[in-house]
Amino acid sequence: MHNAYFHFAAPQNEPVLNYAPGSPERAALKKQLAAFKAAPADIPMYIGGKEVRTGKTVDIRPPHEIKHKLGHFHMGDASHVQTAIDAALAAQAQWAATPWEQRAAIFLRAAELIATKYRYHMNAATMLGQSKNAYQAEIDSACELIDFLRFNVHYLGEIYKQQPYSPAGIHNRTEYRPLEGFVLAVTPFNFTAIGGNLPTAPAMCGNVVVWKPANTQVFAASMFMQILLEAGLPDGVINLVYAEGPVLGDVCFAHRHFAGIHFTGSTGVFQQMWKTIGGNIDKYRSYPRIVGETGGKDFVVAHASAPVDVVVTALARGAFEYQGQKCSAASRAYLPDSMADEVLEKLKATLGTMKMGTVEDFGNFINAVIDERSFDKISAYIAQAKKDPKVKIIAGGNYSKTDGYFIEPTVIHTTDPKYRTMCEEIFGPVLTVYTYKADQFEETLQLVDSTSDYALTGSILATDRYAIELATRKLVNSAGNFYINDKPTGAVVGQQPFGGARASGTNDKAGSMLNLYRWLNARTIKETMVPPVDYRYAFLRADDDV
Ligand SMILES: NC(=O)c1ccc[n+]([C@@H]2O[C@H](COP(=O)([O-])OP(=O)(O)OC[C@H]3O[C@@H](n4cnc5c(N)ncnc54)[C@H](O)[C@@H]3O)[C@@H](O)[C@H]2O)c1
Ligand SMILES: N[C@@H](CCC=O)C(=O)O
Repeated sequence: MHNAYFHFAAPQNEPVLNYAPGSPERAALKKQLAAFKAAPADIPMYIGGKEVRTGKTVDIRPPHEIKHKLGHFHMGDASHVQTAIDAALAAQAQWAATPWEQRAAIFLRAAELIATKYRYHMNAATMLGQSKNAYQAEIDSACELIDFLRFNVHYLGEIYKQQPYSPAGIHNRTEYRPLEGFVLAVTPFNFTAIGGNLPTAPAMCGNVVVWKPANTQVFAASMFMQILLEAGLPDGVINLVYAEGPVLGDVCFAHRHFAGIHFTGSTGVFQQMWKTIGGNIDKYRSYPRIVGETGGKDFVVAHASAPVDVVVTALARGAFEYQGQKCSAASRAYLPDSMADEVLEKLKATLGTMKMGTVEDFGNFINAVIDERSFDKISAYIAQAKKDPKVKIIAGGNYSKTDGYFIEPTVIHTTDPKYRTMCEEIFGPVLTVYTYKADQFEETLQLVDSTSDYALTGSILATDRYAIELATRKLVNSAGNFYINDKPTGAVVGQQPFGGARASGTNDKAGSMLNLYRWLNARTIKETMVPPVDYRYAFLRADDDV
């Protein structure tokens, strides 16, 4: 029963706690880290609201301390994916019919639970499972996830309010239905907040969801699933399964009721999914919505007018926070010859102060990369660079996987602007720098635009307003998130809607109205108050009819 219009006011961003020495949040987080390490977790799938254990377990180990076992999760197979789809479809009608304000309350309650009761659980799980330091976990698994939930509730309310014009005698209205079928959410390892947003954004819109996180993010993902259930999410609305990607794809993409994919991950995986969906197009009841945010090769262009310390800091933070494992991370930089030597010298000195190690030692800025596969891939780029005459490693370059997957923040200098580490996504702590002639700024912008297939994020650092204007114009299609005098990372929900174009994705801007529209299927309703009773137009009528 709806006897009122319900309004969800625009929220404020969740304040970021700083975990300074002596702060209560630091003590609480350390306590939670110790608790997780002391009690290995047995993590089930959640299908139709039930915990499902298969006995086929996969160990979870902190990437920075691989000898320690945090617990294990139960791996599923094709039958569990099928059961998850069945559970979702069984929940569909009742969930779609649930009044919006009742659905919204569940997600607002989940946000509140994370902000209060479970903040340190979420952060500690992310720190240990994904090797993030306390600050990087706080901005991800607490603040960004809370913001996604609260802002999406507000945005969806704003969408529902949008109604067409009705002239006299007619009432026009638009109803924002969920999609017919289930939505598949496939999420990456690097952001707990993305893991949470991808299933909840469609679910909030009244859709039912099958959610598969990356194996290396299951520890925090399962914690969020428990919070959703505690917040009152009905059984079957979101079903959390762990399965090999191709197994998942085989079942979901061949299903008649597959209604859409909400994906974040690498470009290659997304393109393969799109091809499979295209090949199966005649199987589906409706055209599936395909939303994917993927890889990046994000740039920083410094103009000769930029202050050196601004450039050094933007590169140090932009390239190396969370070991460069952000799709937005600065991974290619263009420095004018007027300042390149000074910037590189100061950058090397800055990186020398960054301590690397476990997440429990809060003095460490750098932790480990996510897993052995990633370690091997990143270190192979560095090993190759050491041999290549076109490039020189000017900082870092060492790595070890004895205790954890540690790679030093590494800076490569190249004389070839199309060297492979200027073009390919490495997804690790590796920055490649090219020096350009300061009087060739405009030509360099052309180079930036044409060097990589990606177009996710990028920065221009300058004080000269003409340079800023030129870069903004010339790089109009080079990045979906463009930063002036800032690093290219750290988008905040509600402030900088996030996503890129070209090979970087469909640019549906997570955490914004643009994204929510993709999970809605509008129905237009026209109601005529006094219907006509004669088919003839006035000019067809005989004079004696008038
Ligand atoms: N643009 C963005 O907003 C954004 C944000 C975060 C990460 N990323 C990108 O994500 C990548 C890093 O994350 P990752 O290593 O977890 O990515 P990934 O592509 O390896 O995995 C992403 C998800 O896809 C699943 N998957 C892998 N192969 C599959 C298959 N064949 N079928 C179905 N599912 C499959 C994985 O298990 C995981 O859940 C980087 O390329 C990064 O740029 C992009
Ligand atoms: N939204 C995050 C990046 C997400 C990708 O990994 C940022 O803006 O840094």
